[in-house]
Amino acid sequence: MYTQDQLKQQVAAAAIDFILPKLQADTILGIGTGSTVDLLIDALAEHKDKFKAAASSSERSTQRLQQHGITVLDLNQVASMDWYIDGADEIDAQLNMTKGGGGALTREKIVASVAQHFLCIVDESKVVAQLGAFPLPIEVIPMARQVVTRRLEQLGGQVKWRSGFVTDNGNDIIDVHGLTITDPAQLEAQINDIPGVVCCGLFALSGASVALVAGQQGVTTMS
Ligand SMILES: O=C[C@H](O)[C@H](O)[C@H](O)COP(=O)(O)O
Repeated sequence: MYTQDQLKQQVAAAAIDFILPKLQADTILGIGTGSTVDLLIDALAEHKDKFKAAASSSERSTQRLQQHGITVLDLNQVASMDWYIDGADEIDAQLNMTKGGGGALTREKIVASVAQHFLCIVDESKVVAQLGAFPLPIEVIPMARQVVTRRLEQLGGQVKWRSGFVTDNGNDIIDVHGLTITDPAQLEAQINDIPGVVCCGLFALSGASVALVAGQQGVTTMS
């Protein structure tokens, strides 16, 4: 029986196998954030001579990439990328995701938007029939925290402020419990529309292109 950490290691290794044939000297890779991505970055370091640079979605990933000697470009220097690779907190069969457990959702969504394809890497505990068991993270402007909270309560959620946590952008995170997410793209658009919301942790309007899922029987692909 593999542990969750071993499964994360296996999916990080599978992501390397997936991406290696696609790397060229001028490739810029979009890199997400989290414990699974940390393992990906460590594995990627062995191949740093096979691509040009990374675009990073957090201070945490930037630091780790740079520690390995991988060049990190400011996103303003990047016009396009083929692949963005990141983990998720939940993913469904349509490759809609919930992200932001580590609070990096906004930069993740921005960097992912520059890439043609999103490769999601998860262990099997993240695969769900319907999103919503994992509390939905939302980045908010601090002075709007209460007004956004009231709007989300009207949608049926119970809202908890991630007190003491500040995002890389200087904002707050609220986690919304108990939402029934039958139409992730519609809910993402609805939450995006609330004044004070910086970013919603639903990645449904543009979800993953491919997911690698590590389970007890090996790594499988969802696309
Ligand atoms: O803000 C964090 C990100 O959205 C992560 O991709 C997500 O929380 C999954 O992280 P982990 O690989 O640590 O489970």
